[in-house]
Amino acid sequence: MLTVYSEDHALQDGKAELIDGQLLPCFEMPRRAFLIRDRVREVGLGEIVPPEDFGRAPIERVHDPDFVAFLAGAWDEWAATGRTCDALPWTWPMRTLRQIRPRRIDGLMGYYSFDAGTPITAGTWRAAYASAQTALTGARLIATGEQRAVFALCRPPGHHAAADLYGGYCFLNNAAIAAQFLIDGGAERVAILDVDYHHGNGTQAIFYDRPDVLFLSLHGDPAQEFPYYLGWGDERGAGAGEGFNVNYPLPWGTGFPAWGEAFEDACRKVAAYAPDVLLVSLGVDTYKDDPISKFRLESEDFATYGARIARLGLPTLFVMEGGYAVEQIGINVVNVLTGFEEAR
Ligand SMILES: NCCCNCCCCCC(O)(O)C(F)(F)F
Ligand SMILES: [Zn+2]
Repeated sequence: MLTVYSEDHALQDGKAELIDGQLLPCFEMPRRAFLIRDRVREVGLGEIVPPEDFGRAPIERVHDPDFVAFLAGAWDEWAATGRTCDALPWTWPMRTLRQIRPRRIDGLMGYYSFDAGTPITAGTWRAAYASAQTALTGARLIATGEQRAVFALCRPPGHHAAADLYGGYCFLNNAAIAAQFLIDGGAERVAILDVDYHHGNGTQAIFYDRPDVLFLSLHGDPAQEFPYYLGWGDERGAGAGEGFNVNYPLPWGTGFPAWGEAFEDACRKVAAYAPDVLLVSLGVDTYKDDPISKFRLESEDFATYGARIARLGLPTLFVMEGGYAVEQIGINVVNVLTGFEEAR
């Protein structure tokens, strides 16, 4: 399996995120992608290629141009105020407040974000842009038929980012951008299967009223888990998209037996939908030793579900999302991919 990977991911290297009332080192760190890349090499998964550059147009097919312009210029605006620390939002337009875009960078950050754990730094835009190009390159290789399965080693991740919203360590929704690129290239139906521990609220929101993209997500129950405010089981899509959004909220402590049952149901729904392409938002924070997550998958379970994905027999693009047990992340991610390859 071919891997698409950009070294530019390392330009996203936040100093701190707000955890339990303190500013602590970011869980979403460059070492995550380095260790995945090293494991891809170690097992000989396949060639590793840099992304092509598709420009901003495919990004703006998903994200509002004003949001993209904000992300591209946010660090400069922040630095122009004389501050050198990471740019973190600290106030948001919640209930009773108006959604009018302010001018001050601090207000703009709150306008365009939903959490205080996603630092904008000098290199954030370039890293996020390269991450989107990484997913787009994978999508193109699938669309042209050059590859049947590709691993887009994206960092920063993307599934929490919505049309004009960043958060949850995400700025541009790599999987959504790739899905839209495939639709624009002639695909009639694309399925996105999100196996990250956290609900892909951004991906859901982007395609919620559309039948041409089926979104399915297994995740920590929003009653007890980030992102809290989306991902409930009754969210089934809206309008023409009714029935094309499937959430599987699962409780803390969920292990592979229960997780696998939900996963099998999701796989059957993907098969019934018969998409032209399957995208997998691959987060491995479902692992039992993940420091911020509460499921209990073992490393071998990742190979098991990778094989099940292969048995769907679909052109498949794996898009890297989360996973914070860093010393084990390479093994868990590549287990999915080798499990897939061996069952193809
Ligand atoms: N006390 C821990 C607070 C953690 N709060 C933020 C969690 C973000 C999860 C990001 C992710 O893993 O879903 C992604 F795939 F996007 F990277
Ligand atoms: Zn996650």
